[in-house]
Amino acid sequence: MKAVIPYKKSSAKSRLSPVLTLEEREEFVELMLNQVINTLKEAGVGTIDILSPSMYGLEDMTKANVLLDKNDLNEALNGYLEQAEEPVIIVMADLPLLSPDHVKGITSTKADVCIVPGKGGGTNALFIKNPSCYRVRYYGSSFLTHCSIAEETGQSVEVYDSFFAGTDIDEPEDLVELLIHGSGAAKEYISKKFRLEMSRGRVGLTPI
Ligand SMILES: Nc1nc2c(ncn2[C@@H]2O[C@H](COP(=O)(O)OP(=O)(O)OP(=O)(O)O)[C@@H](O)[C@H]2O)c(=O)[nH]1
Ligand SMILES: C[C@H](OP(=O)(O)O)C(=O)O
Repeated sequence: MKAVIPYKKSSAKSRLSPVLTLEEREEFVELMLNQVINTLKEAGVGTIDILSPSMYGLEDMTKANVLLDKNDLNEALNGYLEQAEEPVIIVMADLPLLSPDHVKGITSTKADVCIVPGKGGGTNALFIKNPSCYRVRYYGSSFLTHCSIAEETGQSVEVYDSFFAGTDIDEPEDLVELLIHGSGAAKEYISKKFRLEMSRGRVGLTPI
């Protein structure tokens, strides 16, 4: 089994632009990427590939292999799956609440495919036992699409139900979950810029 993390640092996390500058967003995604790599390593994943359109931010990467592919996210991942000869877990780089136990749980599925839904219809992690028989289609309601692709190709599916693994950091409100539940460098970075605002019905963020 091996893991692949699609990653693009350049202009990353545009949906966080209301609260973080371009430079801050690029620093932040790098911290999240490193946490995801550490999580996969702690879970015992031997091969970790980062699939990126450029070397930007990955020049000094020693903890994982860097594979360059300038194609868009779906094309790059489908090219990777086509050539894979062992089960693959695709893990997004924006999952700082993902734990080694989650990774072990996802990859010990009895199904052919195990999908971790993200908020708003996305796909946070996707474990595929027969990668040459599966194709991804991220964006839009990719969780539903990925379930359909498995069903259409006769592959059984498990949905991995987890609040933490399901929390990808896309929107400013997701930073609240990181401050409440997170640990490590990504949480520290955000906690130097924002504190939790307790006065509303739902906890929010206030710049420091
Ligand atoms: N290889 C590759 N990875 C990508 C590309 N675009 C995004 N990613 C990665 O795919 C994952 C999901 O991306 P998004 O959650 O949409 O992140 P984003 O594109 O930085 O954020 P937004 O600009 O807010 O959409 C993250 O791990 C990104 O680093 C791309 O063009 N190529
Ligand atoms: C890539 C995309 O990420 P989201 O925009 O949902 O975070 C998806 O999961 O399909």
